[in-house]
Amino acid sequence: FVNVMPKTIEGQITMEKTPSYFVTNEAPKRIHSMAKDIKLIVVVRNPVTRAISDYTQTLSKKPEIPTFEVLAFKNRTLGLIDASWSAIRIGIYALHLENWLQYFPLSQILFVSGERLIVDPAGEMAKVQDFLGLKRVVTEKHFYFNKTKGFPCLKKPEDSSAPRCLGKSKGRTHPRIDPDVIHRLRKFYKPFNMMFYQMTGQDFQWEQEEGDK
Ligand SMILES: Nc1ncnc2c1ncn2[C@@H]1O[C@H](COP(=O)(O)OS(=O)(=O)O)[C@@H](OP(=O)(O)O)[C@H]1O
Repeated sequence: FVNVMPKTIEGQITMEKTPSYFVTNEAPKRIHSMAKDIKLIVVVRNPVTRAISDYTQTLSKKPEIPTFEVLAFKNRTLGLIDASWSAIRIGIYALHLENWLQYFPLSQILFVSGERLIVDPAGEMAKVQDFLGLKRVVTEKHFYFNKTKGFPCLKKPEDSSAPRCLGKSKGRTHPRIDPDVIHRLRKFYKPFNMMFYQMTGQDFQWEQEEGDK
């Protein structure tokens, strides 16, 4: 894998983005044997919203799949959540993190709040740059809030003069989910979220949120 990565010269760092590594059992061991001093960055958001976002993405590719409400439960009458459904399993962050902590100290992992990244992209980017030992080159002045998109966008990326937002597949409208199902899911995730806050020493405030977009 390292062989297919671009060569890094003095003063450069190589980055690689694969969200699924966080939930892949073999990943921590393999990555550790490749580069034990590697820095890891994980963007996490409220697992309930994450599950709905995940479902929305699948739905856009396969419109015939069952509703979220149907997929979320093993037994709806008993309120038994289907934790084996990937959209739900991925949000059990504490479980996945435990795997990584067998190989990497917490100091080598940065957790970025997906919610903060939207409301304060420059603030979260400052943390990322500090974590990577970089100067704070990306700041407030690089972002603007795009009202049509409903998200922050880049004013002027390096390679062009035009502003740039993320693509159409980012920031889709989520379908409306039965509030009882949301409530049940919030209850399901609460202990795992608490565990995750404790493990990371960060309170992501997912219990405080009113509605899940
Ligand atoms: N600036 C900006 N513009 C657009 N979207 C933004 C932005 N910042 C964060 N987000 C949130 O990113 C979510 C999509 O990211 P993903 O993790 O699904 O991306 S990836 O497919 O895994 O690469 C996407 O989730 P959805 O809203 O469910 O589509 C957004 O909420």
